[in-house]
Amino acid sequence: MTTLAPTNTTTSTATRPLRVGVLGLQGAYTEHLYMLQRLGQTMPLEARIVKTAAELDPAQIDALIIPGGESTAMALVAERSGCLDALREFVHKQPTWGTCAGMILLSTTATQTKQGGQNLLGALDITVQRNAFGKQTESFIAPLTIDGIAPADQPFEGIFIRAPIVEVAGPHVQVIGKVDGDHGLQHGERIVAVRQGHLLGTSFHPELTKDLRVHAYFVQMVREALGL
Ligand SMILES: NC(=O)CC[C@H](N)C(=O)O
Repeated sequence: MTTLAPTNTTTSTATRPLRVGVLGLQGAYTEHLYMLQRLGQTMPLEARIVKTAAELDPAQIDALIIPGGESTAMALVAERSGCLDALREFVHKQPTWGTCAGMILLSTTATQTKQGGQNLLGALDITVQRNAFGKQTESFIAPLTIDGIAPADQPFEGIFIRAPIVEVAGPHVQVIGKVDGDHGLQHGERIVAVRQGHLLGTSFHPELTKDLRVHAYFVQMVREALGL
């Protein structure tokens, strides 16, 4: 009797789990890890914290989440630990989601920066205004409708903490979510969720809710980017 060799090896993308990294230099990274681990209970998905240039390698991880925190501090730690270039290279090619400070880092232009500016990764073609709603005390929660994620009758609980807004979205950027109403310094509709091909940006913090919908959407983006 002839035994046929399996056509799939354990290293092929068809059989191995998706590997999503969470940038663990500063900010709310463990919360993202827990969300991905919860998703991993229902699908082949492996989540890990990444901190070094060597770990920011498409041979190690398929995609990356850059968490919220403080974008100036995060960029500084990235620079000092020698992973800023690897980070820049990674996000230009591989699926990446930035939440709050992470979205600022992904952007091409930021306003209300410290004197002398701050390091940005320049991948997501948006102009963000940092701390647009005001101080920490202006933090708020608002229901959001997000295209492809949260319909109007099942809104997403948007948690905004010293959050940025997207002032200008480039021609290839899809605006997928806006917040409306009076919140701190802002009145009316403001852009708070965007997608540009392999990149996703949100001003708010889905990792601080129990709702896995944005994480599931991102994982689906990764699957599509890998052709799975
Ligand atoms: N919650 C957050 O990530 C806040 C972002 C922070 N205000 C910044 O400018 O980087």
